[in-house]
Amino acid sequence: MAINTQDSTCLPLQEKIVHNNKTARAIELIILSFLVSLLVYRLFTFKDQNQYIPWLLALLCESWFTFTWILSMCIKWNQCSMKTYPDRLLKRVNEFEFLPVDIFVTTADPILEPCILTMNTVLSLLAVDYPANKLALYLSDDSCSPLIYYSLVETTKFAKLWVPFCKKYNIQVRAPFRYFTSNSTLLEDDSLEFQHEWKKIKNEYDDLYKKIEVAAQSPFTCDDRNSDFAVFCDVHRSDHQAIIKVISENTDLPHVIYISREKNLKHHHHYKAGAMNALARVSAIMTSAPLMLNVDCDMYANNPQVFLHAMCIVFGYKNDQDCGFIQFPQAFYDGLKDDPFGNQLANYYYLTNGIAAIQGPFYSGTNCIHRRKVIYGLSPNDKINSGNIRNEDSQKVFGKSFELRESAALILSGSIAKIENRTTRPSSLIEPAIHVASCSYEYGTDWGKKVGWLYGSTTEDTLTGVSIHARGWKSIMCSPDPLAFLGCVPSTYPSSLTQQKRWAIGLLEILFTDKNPLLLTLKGNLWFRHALAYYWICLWGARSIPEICYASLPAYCIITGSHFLPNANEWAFIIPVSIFAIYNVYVLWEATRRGVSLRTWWNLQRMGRVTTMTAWLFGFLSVMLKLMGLSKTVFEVTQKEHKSNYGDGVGDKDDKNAGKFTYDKSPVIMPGVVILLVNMTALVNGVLRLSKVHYSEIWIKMLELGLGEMFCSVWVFLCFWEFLKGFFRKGKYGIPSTTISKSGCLALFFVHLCRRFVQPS
Ligand SMILES: O=c1ccn([C@@H]2O[C@H](COP(=O)(O)OP(=O)(O)O[C@H]3O[C@H](CO)[C@@H](O)[C@H](O)[C@H]3O)[C@@H](O)[C@H]2O)c(=O)[nH]1
Ligand SMILES: [Mn+2]
Repeated sequence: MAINTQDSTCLPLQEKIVHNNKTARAIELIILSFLVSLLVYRLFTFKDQNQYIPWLLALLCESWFTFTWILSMCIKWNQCSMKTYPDRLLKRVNEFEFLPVDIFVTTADPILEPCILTMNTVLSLLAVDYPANKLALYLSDDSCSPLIYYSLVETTKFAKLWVPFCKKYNIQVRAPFRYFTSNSTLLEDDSLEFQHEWKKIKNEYDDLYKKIEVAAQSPFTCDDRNSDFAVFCDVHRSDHQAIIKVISENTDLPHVIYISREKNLKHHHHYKAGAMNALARVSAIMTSAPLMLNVDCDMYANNPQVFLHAMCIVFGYKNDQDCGFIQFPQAFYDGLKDDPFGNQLANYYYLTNGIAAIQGPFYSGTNCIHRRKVIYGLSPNDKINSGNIRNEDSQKVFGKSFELRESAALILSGSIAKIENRTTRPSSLIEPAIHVASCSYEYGTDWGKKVGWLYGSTTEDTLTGVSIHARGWKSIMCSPDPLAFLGCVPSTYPSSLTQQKRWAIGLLEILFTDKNPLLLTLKGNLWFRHALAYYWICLWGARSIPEICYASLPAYCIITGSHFLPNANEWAFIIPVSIFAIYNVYVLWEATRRGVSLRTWWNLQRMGRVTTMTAWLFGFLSVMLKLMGLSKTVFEVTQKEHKSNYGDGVGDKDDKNAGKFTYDKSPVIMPGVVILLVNMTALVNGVLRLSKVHYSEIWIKMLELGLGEMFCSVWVFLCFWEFLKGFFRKGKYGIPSTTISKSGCLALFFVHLCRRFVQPS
């Protein structure tokens, strides 16, 4: 490393900041001790119960809650974050030493994922502050759409104006749709020249926008079979040849390359993981950068210095050899106010900082820079020398392509300089690239099994990440200010449910593969505490069962006149009350420390319950069906919305309705509706019984009904309040009547079952 003596101060390029966590630990321990006392109390009073079913069920559920509480305590025990200093980097490290990066953007559907969003992702990445000759951008299009290709060509033309503009005026937000949302950016600089250029660029962007829009509306025709678009004639998105086109190379811009991997109905394409592997192979042949950044099409680079921050870690981290990947946080723009669907991940802040203090953050599928050699299956201690890789071995791992194996050998042996000195232009490598993008290429190789993004889970990110950690790599969370990337979060309730269900499925699936974290601790190098952290997340789907049981317990008890909580006049009543009170105050305190509003806290709290009992339950059931061989799990792409400032976006035009729950015919919410109905029945039942007694005896009657049970029932009712509103609303804002009637039948059945258990008293 060339060190400029003048500036060779000893200031570090990056710093690990350890956060004090004593208060939180103490509170968590207190909650834990109450949880344990509750379990002990239940065991000792078991024989005193005249109805043991609710007592036993409560014991089982609470044991589970205690278990997940211990897992989350393990994760959150230590808290740390990372600070990086790009200004020091620029003074100390010469630009030509920066590592090349291949950028991967994936898109899968021009309708669910509006093209203009993807193009903004591309523009924001082309415009980062980093030497352009060290970057190559690959766009993977799983829909094989001429619209996306056309848009990328037009976008690249626009980028030739946009990128110099951003760099000249040091624009902070380099995704035009965000930059141009307000005219106030025009006032940032009052020089005439700027004002003039601003208007010119804005007009150009408007043109690009309109071109894409017009193209999206008119179906693609094959009039000119000699044109650049001829390859898209008569192709079907799930049955077509590989298409690779180099749109721009060797200019002031990074290379821009379009890829649509081959697909046909005989071969499974493995969704995003398959797309990532095709990207990894094609880029291996064309540029083979030692680092690869992967970004979903709904994210954009919000901090133009993102690569410099990454270089701070590459050059500044003492054990840089141990760091397998650098993860930037997932954050969102234009999220709905107060997070009504509870999907903006605000409640994961302390967990993220906790995991960062163990073996490092989980790979979350986007905003992540991997070392290429790590993706190629290397472990931290492997020393490979390009000479000693045997031909047959490397063919078994990487497949037949000679060019791929050659570049992999250089990467594995760390000969980065040799790669950088290659002068072949990407456009002259299309043929070998098409070969590795074919759908049969992976047969008989390690792709998807040991090398690349792993197959077997709809959350390919966590699966791939755990296998990297299991090889002994650490990972680093890099959270610059402003945030490195911003993305869009599902803004309608059904799309949020789709996403949550897919996550629950994919995460749970991991436990049934050979990448089960505990196995990896025993056989591999995954740290035990890190395995526990993975368990915490992988078990999301499984949480639905105890939560559903626990939410039906109060209803069951009120209807049958039994108890699952200590009576209000017993000393032990204090235990559940304390757990409830301390826990909620604690979570509220955590939220306010993060500057989250009271309303958001409540939304997160209730949506936590609702999501677990609906989307996660369906996730759990899907995995069970898959294990029994009755169904397959699929990756359902979530709908992205583009709220344009041109007034014609897909977004909800009526802003006051944004955040209002909408429903479709999907049965996912049914369990929630059932829980709501049975608790309502129980409450009505309880209130009716109270109304029959003289007011002087109300208190006694209350005790008899169970104060705790009544309170829990009210709490569940409040959590599902939104669904109740859905009963009375019309159109898409109302729960479909078929869902209501089916749930009603199930609720009646439950009440009927309860009645059969009623003991004559
Ligand atoms: O067959 C497919 C399906 C999806 N994608 C791409 O995968 C990305 C993520 O899909 P999205 O519908 O946005 O899913 P999210 O739930 O928002 O994604 C989160 O969760 C996924 C795993 O479930 C991770 O892969 C993502 O990186 C992570 O952001 C998008 O760029 C898609 O274009 C493909 O390329 N091919
Ligand atoms: Mn997404």
